[in-house]
Amino acid sequence: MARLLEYADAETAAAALALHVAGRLRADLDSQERTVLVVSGGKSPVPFFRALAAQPLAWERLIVTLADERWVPPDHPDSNEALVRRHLLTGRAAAARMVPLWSASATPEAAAQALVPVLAALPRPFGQVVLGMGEDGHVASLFPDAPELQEGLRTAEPVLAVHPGAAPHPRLSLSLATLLQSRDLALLVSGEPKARLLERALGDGPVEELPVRAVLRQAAVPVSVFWAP
Ligand SMILES: O=C1O[C@H](COP(=O)(O)O)[C@@H](O)[C@H](O)[C@H]1O
Repeated sequence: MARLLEYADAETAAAALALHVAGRLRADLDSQERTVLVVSGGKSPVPFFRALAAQPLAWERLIVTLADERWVPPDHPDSNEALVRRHLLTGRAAAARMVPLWSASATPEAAAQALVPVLAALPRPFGQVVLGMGEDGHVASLFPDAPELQEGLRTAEPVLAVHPGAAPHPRLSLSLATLLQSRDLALLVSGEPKARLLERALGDGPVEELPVRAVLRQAAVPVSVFWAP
């Protein structure tokens, strides 16, 4: 059962999430050498990234990777990796080690194959996974209209190539099984257009309609929704 935390506005939700995530990662780093933060891209996480970058943390012991990536190189404006580098890995946070999903492979399928040993080498459980929710209910790059949706929801493989009909680029997405290999999950959602969608996502209905439900309904990992209208 997801915990719903409501804030007055997106900045306040981002600041609260940054405190939550920093506390979670600090707890890991008190008892282990390294921990992993998995973040999403898109537009919503920018204020969160800036707030988290300002948090005192042993950044040099942190590994940052992505829940999903668009099949574009890091100099492309749609790159999630570029977003993270620009807004999160700044100042002291630049000491964190970034593990990108994009590589100069010929296809997203080849990149997914190449990522298997890279992701397997990351310490588990991850310290924190931070997700967003697209306006069609996608989470990471598990899109409702993607032919690979069932695979993404069911596979034990860590990552898959996704070809969503509605999105401008093919994607790489961590599988649901991998997103759930975390001590904690947070979903950051803001803005009026997503209010009704979040209400629907928290209600009944098939996961295939709104894949974010797969995260909200699971009971294996605590999940908090940081929500602002
Ligand atoms: O394309 C993506 O969209 C979702 C949601 O993004 P937002 O711009 O609506 O916040 C994001 O979580 C995902 O990482 C990204 O690749």
